Order: sequence, then structure tokens, then C-alpha cells
Amino acid sequence: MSAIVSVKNLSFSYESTTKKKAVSVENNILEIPEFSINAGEHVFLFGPSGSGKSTLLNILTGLLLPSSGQVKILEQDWSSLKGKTRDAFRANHIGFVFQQLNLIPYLDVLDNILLGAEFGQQNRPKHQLIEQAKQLMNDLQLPESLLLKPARQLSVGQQQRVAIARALIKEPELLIADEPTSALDEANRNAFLKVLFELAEKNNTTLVFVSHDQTLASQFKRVVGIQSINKASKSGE
Ligand SMILES: Nc1ncnc2c1ncn2[C@@H]1O[C@H](COP(=O)(O)OP(=O)(O)OP(=O)(O)O)[C@@H](O)[C@H]1O
Repeated sequence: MSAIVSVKNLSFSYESTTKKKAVSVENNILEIPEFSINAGEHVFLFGPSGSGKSTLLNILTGLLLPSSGQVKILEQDWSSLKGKTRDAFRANHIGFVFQQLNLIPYLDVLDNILLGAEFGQQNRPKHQLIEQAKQLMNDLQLPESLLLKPARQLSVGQQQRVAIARALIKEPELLIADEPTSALDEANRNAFLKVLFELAEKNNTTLVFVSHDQTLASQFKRVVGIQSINKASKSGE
């Protein structure tokens, strides 16, 4: 099985990028000797507040570069990509669903979904993207009649599904879901996970799902506590 994510000898500290002279001691947030995720895996990444989950996600997605070590996505080392190439690589290969869904409230559902393809592979004609948006709506059990409604008129559960459609329309190899269920009640949370798994399976998308809520862990085949891979957390706690 090929690795979608591969981390080797990673260390990261914010101090190296801060201008504050008061901070003189190097204080690593992350020290991860080795960590990888294979194609098609669904990984639940958990850890308490402040344990470095967001920092690790930002590193895996090339928004932050490691202080030392190597982070590869699809065999591509983030440190070897510069500026716009890095942004384009991220846009083409990684989808995101966040807790704050980041839908544009006054745009209709279709346009919100199509925004997901805006910065990705731009060689697909618009009519094809619209067909795919409709297919995703169908897969997510959202009625097509919602397509032309402004996103703000949808329920939170429906908006969550639109956010998944937006993340998947560019057919990313890797989908990052960062606390996407924290605003949902249990029934909606389970429904959200069910469609997320089904679609990830259907599209062969590797999933990294981050949460501090360990009750969700049992639904994932692979569960990773950040403190178990991060040596830096041992000394601090
Ligand atoms: N931009 C930053 N500059 C300096 N330190 C930061 C910055 N962002 C986060 N940190 C620190 O890095 C550590 C890890 O934070 P991070 O946000 O990655 O944790 P988290 O596990 O995602 O937390 P939460 O679950 O509360 O979102 C914390 O001690 C935090 O204070």
C-alpha cells in the first residue's frame, strides 16, 4: 500500500518563527520520529486541547513547514515546493471540512460547492462540475431543490453536507476534517459520519478526522492519539 502521508524526524517549534526576543528557549510543540498514513485509510486523530492537533494538520497540509525533518504528501516533500506551487499542490490534492463550515451564506448551494473546484484542477468544463455537484448532493441525501437556495437558509446538518460536497468536488486524494461535528447533536453527528465514510469509500479518499471527542473513535479503523506519536508531549505533561 502506498503512503499518502509520510512524516520522518519531524520537529516543530513556533519560537523559530516568532520575533519575540523574550522567548529564548527552543520549545518544540511537535517531535514525531515517524508517522504515516496509507492510501484509503480513515484515521481518527485525537488529543486534548493544546496538544498540537491543529499544528500537525497545518504541517501535513503544507501551511506550516517543519523546523526540521521531512513531511511528504503523495511522495511530494512540502519543503521542496515553493509559494504558489505549494498552494496549487494543496488545492489539487487536499480537501478540507472545518468546524466553522466556511460556506458563503449569501451564495447558493451550487456556487458554494463549485467554489471547492475553483483552485483545483481547472481543466474540467463547468457542466461536468455541475453534474458532479448534483451527484454529490444525491450521495449526501440532499434534495436537488436546495441547489439554488442561499446556504444560510439550510439547516446546520444540511450545511455540513454541503461542506463535504465542496471538499470532495475536486476529488482530493486526502480529506482533512477538523472538528467538523462539534456543533452537532449525537443523531446528526452519526449521520454526518455515515455519509462521510460512504463518500470517502466511494471516491477512494484517505480521511484524517481530528477531534478531541474520543467517543467517536470506535467508528474508525485507525485511531491515533497525538500524544502517542509526539515525543514533545511527554516532557510537558
Ligand atoms: N501561532 C502560534 N504561535 C505560537 N504558539 C502557538 C500558535 N498556535 C498554537 N500555538 C501553541 O501550540 C500548542 C499546540 O496548539 P494547537 O492549536 O496545535 O493544539 P490543538 O491540539 O489543536 O488544540 P485545540 O484542540 O484547543 O484546537 C499550544 O501550546 C498553543 O499555545
